[in-house]
Amino acid sequence: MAETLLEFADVGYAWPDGRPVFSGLSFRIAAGDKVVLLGPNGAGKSTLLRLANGLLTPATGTVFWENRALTVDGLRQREFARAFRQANGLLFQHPEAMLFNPTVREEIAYGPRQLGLGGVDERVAHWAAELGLDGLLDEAPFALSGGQKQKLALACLLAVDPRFLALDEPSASLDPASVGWLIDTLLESTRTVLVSTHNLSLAAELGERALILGGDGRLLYDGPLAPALQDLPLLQAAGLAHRHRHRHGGLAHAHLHAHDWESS
Ligand SMILES: Nc1ncnc2c1ncn2[C@@H]1O[C@H](COP(=O)(O)OP(=O)(O)OP(=O)(O)O)[C@@H](O)[C@H]1O
Repeated sequence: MAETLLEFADVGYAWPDGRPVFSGLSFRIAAGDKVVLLGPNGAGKSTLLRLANGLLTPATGTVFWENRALTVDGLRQREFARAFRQANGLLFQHPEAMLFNPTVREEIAYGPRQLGLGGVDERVAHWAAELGLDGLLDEAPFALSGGQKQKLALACLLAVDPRFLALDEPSASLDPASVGWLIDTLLESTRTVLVSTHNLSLAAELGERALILGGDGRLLYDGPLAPALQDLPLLQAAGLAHRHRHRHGGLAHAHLHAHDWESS
């Protein structure tokens, strides 16, 4: 069995205003797993990804990275912090938060330079070309379109070659061709992937396993993705299916739909 890369052990988190997001969250992700994280708006998917990336610290319980507790003190240790930052990449839901360099070229080069990685120019050229940004290398990141910013943020992450990639709603601004590229790229790689999405087509193509958060922050499901996608009540609890009223002739009836998966 593959080694555990990331583990949440009885993790609870509350925002500084005291509002709890979740409590008692436990799961493990093994090296090479492709996991999709599903749940309704506000369930805590982004919060979970930030905890996995060490940007937030649990209020209770422990997040383990390669069986080592992820702590504020640990992340201040230079060697560990450097190795962790190279291995664990997070694509934010709103990628503007990640972009601050004057040009696309410098933006992609920033991570590899900070981490002292070799072949910076080659990394920039490779990932810019892969993501169709090679004509934009001298542009200012803030002047790019929403989808281009998302691609740039992805290029920045991939340029440091992380073993673990957490992607927060990556398909929100990408065109279908780019989503297809992303799925192929992730499936072809040995990277461990945790992707939060409301896009069931992306989930079905990418993931082997689903973690489903309920609206109350509890983990509703941790298991193979395919049966979860057939379970309409579970999808409804995860905000991925909803009850429609239909009128056929003089007859009105209501039934569950999972949009962009079954007939929509
Ligand atoms: N910076 C913050 N301060 C206080 N509360 C926050 C903050 N960010 C998020 N929250 C709250 O934490 C809860 C979980 O938010 P989170 O963004 O993790 O949910 P999500 O599942 O990613 O939602 P969505 O599907 O809408 O992106 C929500 O109730 C939200 O209001």
